[in-house]
Amino acid sequence: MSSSNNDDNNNAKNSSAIRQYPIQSIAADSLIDQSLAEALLASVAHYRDQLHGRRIWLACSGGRDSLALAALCLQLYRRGDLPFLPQLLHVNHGLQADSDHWAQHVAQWAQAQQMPCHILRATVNGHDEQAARQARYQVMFAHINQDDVLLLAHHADDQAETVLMRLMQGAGVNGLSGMQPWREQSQGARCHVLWRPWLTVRRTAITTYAEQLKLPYINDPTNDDGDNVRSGLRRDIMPLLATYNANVVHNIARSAQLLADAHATVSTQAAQDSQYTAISPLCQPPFQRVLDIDKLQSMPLHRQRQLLHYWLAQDESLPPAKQLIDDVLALTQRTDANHQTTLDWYASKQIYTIRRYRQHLYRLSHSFLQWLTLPINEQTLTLSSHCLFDNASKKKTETITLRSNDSFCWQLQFTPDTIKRLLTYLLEHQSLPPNLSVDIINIFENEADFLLKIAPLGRQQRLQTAFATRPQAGKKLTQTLAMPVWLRDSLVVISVVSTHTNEELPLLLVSPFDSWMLGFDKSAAGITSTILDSDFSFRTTVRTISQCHQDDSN
Ligand SMILES: Nc1ncnc2c1ncn2[C@@H]1O[C@H](COP(=O)(O)OP(=O)(O)OP(=O)(O)O)[C@@H](O)[C@H]1O
Repeated sequence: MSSSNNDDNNNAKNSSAIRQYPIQSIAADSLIDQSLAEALLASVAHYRDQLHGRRIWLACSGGRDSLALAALCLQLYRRGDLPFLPQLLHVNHGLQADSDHWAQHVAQWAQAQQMPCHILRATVNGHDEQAARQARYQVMFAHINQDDVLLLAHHADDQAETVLMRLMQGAGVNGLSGMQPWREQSQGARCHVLWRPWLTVRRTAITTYAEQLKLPYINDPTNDDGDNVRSGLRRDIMPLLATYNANVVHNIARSAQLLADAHATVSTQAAQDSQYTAISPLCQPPFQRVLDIDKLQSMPLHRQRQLLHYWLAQDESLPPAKQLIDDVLALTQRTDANHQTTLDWYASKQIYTIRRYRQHLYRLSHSFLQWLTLPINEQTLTLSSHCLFDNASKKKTETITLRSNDSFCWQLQFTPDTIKRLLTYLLEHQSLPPNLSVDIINIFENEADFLLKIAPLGRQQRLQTAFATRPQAGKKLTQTLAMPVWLRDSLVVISVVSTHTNEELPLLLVSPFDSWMLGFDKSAAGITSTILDSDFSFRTTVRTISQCHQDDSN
């Protein structure tokens, strides 16, 4: 058979997929289905506050369910029972021979009802249902505004199929809660709402209503004849289950509702546990999340699993597989000192590596780990002693960029006053070599400019921290500071350099997330990063480039 014959056959099949009723305006006195209207109006009442002031769109495939929902909205709006008339959005996936024809059909039907309607074109990567859905939401979200609401015509039969599909895939309490009637969804910085007011109504009720109104709906042949799991469940399994229990659809939908409640409870607990176990919970960037293993292990095992599930899935749209959670749990339970194991998770938005260092568990994004391998910009600043004393100049913030690419940027921020106060602290608390003391005194007596050198920690460079009795170098030093392996090439030393002798006085050791004051004897080298931050206004931060742009524009 030639390909043109094939196309003809497809066209014939797809054209006949439109229910053979003429497109006509729905009469003002046409019947309204009470059960469908009640479900919609009950949902409107339930979400009244959230709906207030928002623009409402209706995702209309032209299929029986979404066309029926559009028709009901129109009838109720005209009768004054519905406070809004949604605008229709139809997405043309261009996947079937008749896709253009269907788009035109929806537009014509909307025009006959004088309902606003927008036809959007989607580019689908792949041929499965999931790819089409993803492309559809993408174009619809791009079209609507922040906080707008998108009405969907999913019903109880769709819900039952969804729950059964997820059960077959081994989903947990979240997946088995099915689709939610009201779901805030974010894409990038934008947030939209998916609203499904018909999750409690049966497909048969919609069919009866659509026939009563003589709605010319499109019957997409792939819905029932497709070889995907959903079509099989709809065609073969659900009718069989109904022979055992006529209420099976409602019952599964009710189970989903009960599980949604259970999921809300579990998530609240996991969010609290996540706060409790987080290391510095207020400043955990999504590219490096850190959890305290000792605190994790103080909880019962089922809460540890729920917490890991929650902790891993933060910032992501899809949850991790159970196997990963088991593997991560096993990693936290290891008692040997080998911390080389890495677990990779290919999540929906990012790839992550999960690692352990001592009693901390890390979830690190690959892009961040790659960024950590980039070289550090070594820099030298000349500070005039004048700027240490002049009231205006000593408060002027210096911003030093140590490493940056198109994803992340590491910056130091301090003022000349920070340096002055650190030097004063050194003079007062340390037994400095005499020549360096003289240099600092010279600076203070306004006689000398000086250099501030910001350079990567040298392999052999020995430094005295508060955590050791003598100066240390290399691995010893990083171990003393409890510095995970992947951060060890991201250490810089800030030193004051004498312009007379070129001698260096190391003031601070800085990592992307921490900083330590250095010294010559143990007693004085104990200033922690929090004190440096609050008392000395010294900050080391890694931000995403989009955060930097946002902060710059504020
Ligand atoms: N091409 C599309 N354009 C706009 N919205 C769509 C489109 N396809 C699906 N939707 C929306 O998503 C919901 C669920 O999608 P699903 O694939 O189950 O719909 P369908 O069976 O093709 O159509 P319907 O639910 O209208 O009978 C629809 O009820 C509709 O609100």
